[in-house]
Amino acid sequence: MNVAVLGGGAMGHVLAQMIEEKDGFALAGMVDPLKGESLADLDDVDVVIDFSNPANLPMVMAYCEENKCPAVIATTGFSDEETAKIQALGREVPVVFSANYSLGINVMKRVVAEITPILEDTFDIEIIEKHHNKKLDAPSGTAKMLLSAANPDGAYDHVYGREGNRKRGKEIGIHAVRAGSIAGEHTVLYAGDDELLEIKHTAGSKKIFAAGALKAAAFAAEAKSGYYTMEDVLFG
Ligand SMILES: NC(=O)C1=CN([C@@H]2O[C@H](COP(=O)(O)OP(=O)(O)OC[C@H]3O[C@@H](n4cnc5c(N)ncnc54)[C@H](OP(=O)(O)O)[C@@H]3O)[C@@H](O)[C@H]2O)C=CC1
Ligand SMILES: O=C(O)C1=N[C@H](C(=O)O)C[C@H](O)C1
Repeated sequence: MNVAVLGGGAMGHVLAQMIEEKDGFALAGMVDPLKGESLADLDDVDVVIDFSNPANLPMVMAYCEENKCPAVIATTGFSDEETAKIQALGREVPVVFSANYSLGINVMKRVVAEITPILEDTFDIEIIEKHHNKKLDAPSGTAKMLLSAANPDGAYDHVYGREGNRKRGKEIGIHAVRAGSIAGEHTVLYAGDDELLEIKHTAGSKKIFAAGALKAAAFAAEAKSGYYTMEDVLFG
């Protein structure tokens, strides 16, 4: 399968190397738009994987629509309007979109969705994410995804960082740390009176995201047009 990698940054390089080493995959090209490169320069692409920046969404949409090419979108930091455009692209081609392509985080989402209703009346809930000091967006896409898992019906207010004390009622705080070379750490903390439960995922390296994106690419290449998440890829 010929894969075009959009993004010439840290993830683009890890993914490109993994593609070169993995049986059944070939690198159609790595595209860095800030260097004036474009997906349109590439021929014979079976799937586009985007680890870049929301500014490149118009390029992904145009290329995938015109060439009927499946897309795996891993970039984070999209606005609600841009997210709606990604979902709409699924009407034209297969699209997988996730803020986190690791197996562990997708299992953690399920755990959080299951235990939050049990604890929410008596425990305070906070989400803490930690990433390397080069990350552009905060809070992380994964932290927002975990918030949605804990709060599927939007019953909670959420607070980014915190000034002053906790409000009464339903509120989830989200805290972002940027330091060193942390590949990604996400904790959902449930704090009751005299007891603390933490559900935590730690990425040991960026390779877990690249490996997950390749699983999603294999899925997208065989799928019908539609909008899919990594949960569809992993759990059907
Ligand atoms: N879904 C997932 O599992 C994961 C998602 N990510 C997400 O993937 C994305 C890339 O991560 P990472 O590789 O670490 O980031 P980097 O900053 O290392 O790379 C980002 C890439 O996007 C390009 N870029 C940056 N700003 C712009 C802009 N304004 N317009 C066009 N291109 C731009 C950069 O160009 P240049 O090199 O020229 O600066 C670079 O090629 C991020 O959104 C990150 O959150 C990361 C890991 C896992
Ligand atoms: O920028 C990163 O590095 C990561 N970004 C994703 C996010 O914003 O959640 C996923 C992962 O945590 C690494």
